[in-house]
Amino acid sequence: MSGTLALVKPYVFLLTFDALLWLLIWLSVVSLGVTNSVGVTWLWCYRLVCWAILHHLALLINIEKGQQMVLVRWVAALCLLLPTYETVKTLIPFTLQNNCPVPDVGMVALCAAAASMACLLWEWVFHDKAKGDSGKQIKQQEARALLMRVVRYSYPDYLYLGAAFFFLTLTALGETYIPIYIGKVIDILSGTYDHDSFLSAIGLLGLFSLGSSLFGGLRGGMFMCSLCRMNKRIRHMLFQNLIRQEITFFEENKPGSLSSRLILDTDKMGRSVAMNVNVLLRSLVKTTGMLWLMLGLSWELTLLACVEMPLAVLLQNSYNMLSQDLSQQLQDCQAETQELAGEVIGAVRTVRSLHAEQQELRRYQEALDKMFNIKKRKGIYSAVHLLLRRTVTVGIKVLMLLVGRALIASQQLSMGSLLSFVLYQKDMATNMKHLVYIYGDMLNTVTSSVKVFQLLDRKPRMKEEGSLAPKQLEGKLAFHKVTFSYHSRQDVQALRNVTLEIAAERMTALVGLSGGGKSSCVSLLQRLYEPQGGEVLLDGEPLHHYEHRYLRSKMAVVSQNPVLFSGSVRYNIGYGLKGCSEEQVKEAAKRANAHDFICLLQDGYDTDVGECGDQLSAGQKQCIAIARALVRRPQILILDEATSSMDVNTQEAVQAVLNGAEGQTVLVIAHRLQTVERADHIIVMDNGEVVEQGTHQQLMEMEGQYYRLREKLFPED
Ligand SMILES: Nc1ncnc2c1ncn2[C@@H]1O[C@H](COP(=O)(O)OP(=O)(O)OP(=O)(O)O)[C@@H](O)[C@H]1O
Repeated sequence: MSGTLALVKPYVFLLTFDALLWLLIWLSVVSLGVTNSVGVTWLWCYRLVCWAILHHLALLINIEKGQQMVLVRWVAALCLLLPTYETVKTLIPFTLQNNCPVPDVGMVALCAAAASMACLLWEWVFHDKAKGDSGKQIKQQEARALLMRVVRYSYPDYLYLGAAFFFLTLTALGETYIPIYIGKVIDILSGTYDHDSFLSAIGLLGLFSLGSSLFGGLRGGMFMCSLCRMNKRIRHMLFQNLIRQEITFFEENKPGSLSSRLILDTDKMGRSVAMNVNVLLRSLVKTTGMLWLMLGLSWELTLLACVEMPLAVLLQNSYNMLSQDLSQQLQDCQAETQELAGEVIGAVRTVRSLHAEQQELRRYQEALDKMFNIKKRKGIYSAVHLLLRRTVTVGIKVLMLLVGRALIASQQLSMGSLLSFVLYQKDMATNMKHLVYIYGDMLNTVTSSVKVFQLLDRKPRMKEEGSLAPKQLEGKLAFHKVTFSYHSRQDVQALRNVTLEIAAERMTALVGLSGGGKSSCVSLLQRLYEPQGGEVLLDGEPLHHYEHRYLRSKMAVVSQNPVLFSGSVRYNIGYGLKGCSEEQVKEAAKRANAHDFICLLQDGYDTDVGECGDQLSAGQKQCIAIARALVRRPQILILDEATSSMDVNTQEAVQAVLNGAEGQTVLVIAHRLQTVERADHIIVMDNGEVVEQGTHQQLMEMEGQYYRLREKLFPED
C-alpha cells in the first residue's frame, strides 16, 4: 500500500502544479479582460512552457530511474495532448470551434485523464520494464518478445496484411459513423420533419452500413488468406527442422506431442497474430473514431464512458494473470491426453492381447479428469470475471442516462445525440474490452509458440556434416576404441572400447547373445547416434567427414522390422530415389525374391501395402525392404536380422544373391548358422565387447565362446 502511495505521489504533485499553472493563466485572462479564444498558436506556446517547467520538476524528483522516465513521458502527454487536440480540431471542417478565452475545465480534465490512461496503457502493454523485475514481469516480457517474433514470421504476407488493414480501417470508420446517422434520423423524426434531410440521413446511413459490410468481408478474406499462408510456412519450417533432429530427440519426444506441436500449436500461433491483431486494430481504429465523435457530442458523457476503461483494465489484468498459467497447463494436458490415446490406438493389438483395455481406459479417464479440473477452474475464473465486468458496465450506463437526462433538460444535448451516445458507449465498451482482452489473449496464445519456437530453434545434437564424397570408395569399415551408451540409459555402456574391422568387398557376420551390442554397432554405422568415445571410420576417414547424402547413397541398411510407407509396392521399393525406372524396381525385386509374390498381389507392383505395410506378411515386408536396399546398388550393405521372418527357402535364395554381390561390403547380423558360416569373417560380441573373431572354422577350432554358445547363438538351426 505504502509502495503504491509513493508511486502515485509525484503524479499528484505534478498534476497539482499543472492545475496551478492553469489557474494562473485563467486569472491572467480574467484580469486582462480577454473574451475571445486565445488561438492555437498561443495555446501551443503556453503548453510548451508548461512542459519545460514540469519536465524539469519531474527530473528533480528523487525516484528510481525507470519510474522517472515513465513520469517524463506522462508529463509530455499531459502538456501536449490538449494543443494537439485543438490543432486537429481546427483542421477538420464543420467542427464547432471553441470561443472561450482558454479551454474549459472539463476539457483540461479530460485531456489529463486521457494522457494518464494512454501512459498507463503504454507502460502496461508495450514498454519493456527495467532489468531486475519480478518473475511474472520477465515472463510477460518474454511473451512480448515471442509475440514480436510471431509478427516477424508474418512479414512475407505484408501485401495481404496491408490490404487487410486497409479494408479494416474502412470497415471500422464506416461502422463508427452509423450511430451518428441513427441519432440524426431520430432527431429529424422527433422534431420538425424535413423530407430532404431525412432522405440524405437515411441514404448516408445505408451507404455506411453497406460499405462497412463489404469492406468487412474483404478484410476477413485477406486475414484468413494470410493466416493460412503463415500456417503453411511455419509447419513446413517446423517439419523440416524436426526431421533433421538426431534419433535421441525422437526417443525423448513422443510422436503424439510432436504432432500436436505441428498441428495445434502452429495453428494457435498463427491465430494469435492474424485473428487477434485483426480485432485489436479494428478496436483501436473504432475506439479512436468513436472517442472523437463522442467528444463532439458531450465531453461530460465521454468522461463518464472513459471511467469504465481503467476498471475494465484492472479486472482484465487480474483475470489474465490467473488464466495465463491455466492455459499453459491445459495445453500440456491436451498434448499428454492426445499422446496417450495415440499410443494406445497405435498399439491396440498388444493392448488387446495383454487384456489391458481396462487399464488403458483408466489411464485415459485420469488424463481426462485432470483436463476437466483445469477447465473447470478456468470456467469459474471466467464466470466471476464476467459478473464483475457486467456490474461495472450496467452501473456506468445508469449513471450516463441520469447525466444525459440532465443535459437534455438543460438543452445541451438532443434526444438523437443521446441515443447515438448510448449506441457508441455500448460499442465503445466492447471495443475497449477487446483492446484490453485481446492483448492478454495474444500473450496467452503466444505461449503455445514457445514450444514451436523451441523446436524451430533446436539444432540437431550431431557433428556437422562433412564434405567428403570421393568417386572411388573401397568400402572398408572400422571401429576404433568406440565407447557408446544411449542417452536414455547412460549408466549402461552398450559398446565398450570396441575395435573391429569390416573388410571391403567381403562378407562379415556379427554374432552374439541378445544385448551384446550388435544393433548398436549398426546404428553407429548409420550415424543415427554419435559415439561418446573413439571413432567409426570408412576407408580410414571418420564417418562424419563424409557428406550425408553421399553416405546414404553408398550404404543401405535392412533391419529386422523394416518400416514400409502407405503407397504402392513400386513406391516403396523406389522410395527416396529420383527417376528410378520400372526395370530397376523389378530387377531389385527379383534379386530379393519378391517378384513372384508381388505379381500374385491384386494390382501387382501397384498394390497398396497399407499403413506401415500392414497388408503384407513380416517376411514379405523384409523382401521388399531388401529390394529397396538393392535398387540403390549400395557399396556397403548391412543386414540386421533382415531375413529372420522369411521361410527357409526364401532365406536361402536371398542369401545366395547377397553373397554373390560382387564388390560389395556386406555386414550381416543373423541367428542362422548357414548364413554365418558363409561369412568371410565372424566377429563375436558379448556385453558390448568384441570377444572373438575369425572364420567359422577358426572359431570352432578355438573352442571359445562361439563354440560353447553355438546352440544359443543359432537357435533357429
Ligand atoms: N534405444 C535404446 N535405448 C536404450 N538402451 C538401448 C537401446 N537399444 C539398445 N539398448 C541397450 O543397449 C545394449 C545393447 O543392445 P543392442 O540392441 O545393441 O544388442 P543386440 O546385440 O543387437 O541385441 P539383439 O540381438 O537382441 O538385437 C543393451 O543393453 C540394450 O538394452
